[in-house]
Parts: sequence; structure tokens; C-alpha cells
Amino acid sequence: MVCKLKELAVQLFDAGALRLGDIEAKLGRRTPIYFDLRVVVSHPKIVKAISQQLQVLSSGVPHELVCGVPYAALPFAAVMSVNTDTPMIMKRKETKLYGTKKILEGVFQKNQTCLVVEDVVTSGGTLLETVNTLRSEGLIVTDAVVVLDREQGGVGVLEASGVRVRSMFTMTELVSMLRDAGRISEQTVDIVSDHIKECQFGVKDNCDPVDT
Ligand SMILES: O=c1ccn([C@@H]2O[C@H](COP(=O)(O)O)[C@@H](O)[C@H]2O)c(=O)[nH]1
Repeated sequence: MVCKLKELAVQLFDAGALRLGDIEAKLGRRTPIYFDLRVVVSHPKIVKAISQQLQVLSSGVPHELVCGVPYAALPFAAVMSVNTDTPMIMKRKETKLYGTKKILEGVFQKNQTCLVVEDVVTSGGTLLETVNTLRSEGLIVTDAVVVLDREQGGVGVLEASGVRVRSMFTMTELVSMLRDAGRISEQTVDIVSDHIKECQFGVKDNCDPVDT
């Protein structure tokens, strides 16, 4: 049975996947909320539930391969691959400097369609880097499924690059569910909402780390 999103949000919070406070994120950005999905490798039921939800999101998207953005999304991509019998490929963080010198591991052919799986989208930069690598290797990438869209402009950036993004949660949905479940306060919801408005990425970023 597919775990309901509200239950999953609470399970993620209780597993320590959400950090609140003044947190340093990627490239020195400050954020009042950080979603750390790396902790869920210690919670197989949550990995299973997230993978099932991502499978539901990807059910209308024809694809021959699946690729998780390293590293946090790799367990979800692997479970989806096994559950749906869809071959997986893996992008290396850096090109191997010896032996095969590959950037992609696994078997694929040019013009195959590949679904990308990601944990979080903020600016969209990390997901786009993987998409660009896959495309430069001759694969067709038009769709991605992600656990959390932080609603900070990344989805628009990706759509402008020809990648449709389907997310399990937006940040607004996630914090509302956690407030309704008594896990976070209304004040935290307001702080997160203000941060989303103030810290947007896109054509002209207004979230330069030196300004925050
Ligand atoms: O709450 C968060 C925010 C970001 N991440 C990690 O960063 C990238 C997404 O950031 P982009 O600006 O879209 O590149 C993603 O791969 C996450 O691993 C995070 O874990 N939690």
C-alpha cells in the first residue's frame, strides 16, 4: 500500500530529515529550513514509501532508463528501477580518470529516454547538471521526479531547459502538513514562507550568499 503523503511528511520529520534554524546550505546560502534526505537510508520503510510515491508521479512518463542525481536520490532511483524493472544508470560526480574514464555507469544507447530522480530542487542547478551530462551522452531527458520543490525558482529554470518536474511535496505543502500534525509552529511556517518569497532563483538571482 502506498503511504499517504501526510503520514510520510511526519515520518520524515520524526526521522530527522528536517532541520530548522539558521542553516548554511549549498554555496554558503542561509536557510531557515533544510531538508536532509540522506538520513533516510537508515529507514528502509521510508525509502520504500518515497520510491513508491515517485513511481506514482512517473507513471505517465514513458522512459527506458532511470537515473538518480548523486548521492541522495540514488536509493530511490535504485528501488524504482527494481520495482518497475527499468534499467538504471548512474552519473559519477567526476569523470573517472583511469580505466573506462566514464561519466555514466551502466548500459545505455543513444536516443534512449531517461527519467531523472532528485531529492530537492532549489535553484535547479544540481538537477540541470545531471540532465546536461545525460544529454551530452546522447540520451533524451524531458522529465524529472523530485521529492521536494522548495518553490525558489528551480522548477522554472528546469522547465526553460526542457525538463518537466513533478514533485511529491512543495515546501508550502510540507510545512503545512507538519504544522497540522503539530510538529512545527505557525511561526515557523511564516518564516519559511517569507524565505521562499525573498530567496528566489532564476533569470536574476536574489539569493546571493553575500547578501544573506
Ligand atoms: O533543503 C535542501 C536544499 C538543497 N539540498 C541539496 O541541494 C541540491 C539542490 O539545490 P539546487 O540549488 O537546486 O542545485 C540537491 O541536490 C540537494 O542535495 C538539500 O539536500 N536540501
